[in-house]
Amino acid sequence: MADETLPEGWEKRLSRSTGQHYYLNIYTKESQWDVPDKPAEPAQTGPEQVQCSHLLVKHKDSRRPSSWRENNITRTKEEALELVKSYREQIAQGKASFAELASKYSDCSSAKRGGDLGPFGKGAMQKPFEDAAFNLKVGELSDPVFTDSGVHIILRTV
Ligand SMILES: O=C(CCc1ccccc1)N[C@H](Cc1nc2ccccc2[nH]1)C(=O)O
Repeated sequence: MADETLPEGWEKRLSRSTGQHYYLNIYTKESQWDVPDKPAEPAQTGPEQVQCSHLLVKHKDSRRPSSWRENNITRTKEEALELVKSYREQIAQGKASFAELASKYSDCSSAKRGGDLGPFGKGAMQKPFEDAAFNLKVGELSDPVFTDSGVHIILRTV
């Protein structure tokens, strides 16, 4: 067979186990047996940093069951989830702003800034929080997120 010129982003490789040729996407490192007929898709890389606000409701099993709002937090995780869902509903229905409810009800010191955490990169926040935050589009409100701190809703702002 004439040596085919491959579309941009692909390399032809030889499988040592089968002796067959395969094709490697040099961006995503994915491979395929079929000869590619279109340029390789570059890997989808997300943002380096995001900026989010959050509303945290702690519970008795939180890492630190205390906050500026309440010295000794005794609500259960289930009660915290119900509260977070009710706040999320009010925000989604436009009955209250995120910043208004976060400043009133969030058990995090960021409540003083309407829940704003400032910009952060990967590795800065607890993993469940990071995963949720980096999967939000700008302006999107998360579903309830559970971390060792408690139950959060997250608004990506930048
Ligand atoms: O860790 C902090 C401070 C977070 C903060 C970052 C940047 C600006 C302002 C506040 N507060 C914890 C509660 C808490 N746990 C969190 C976990 C993930 C993101 C924000 C969080 N907030 C607590 O008070 O127990």
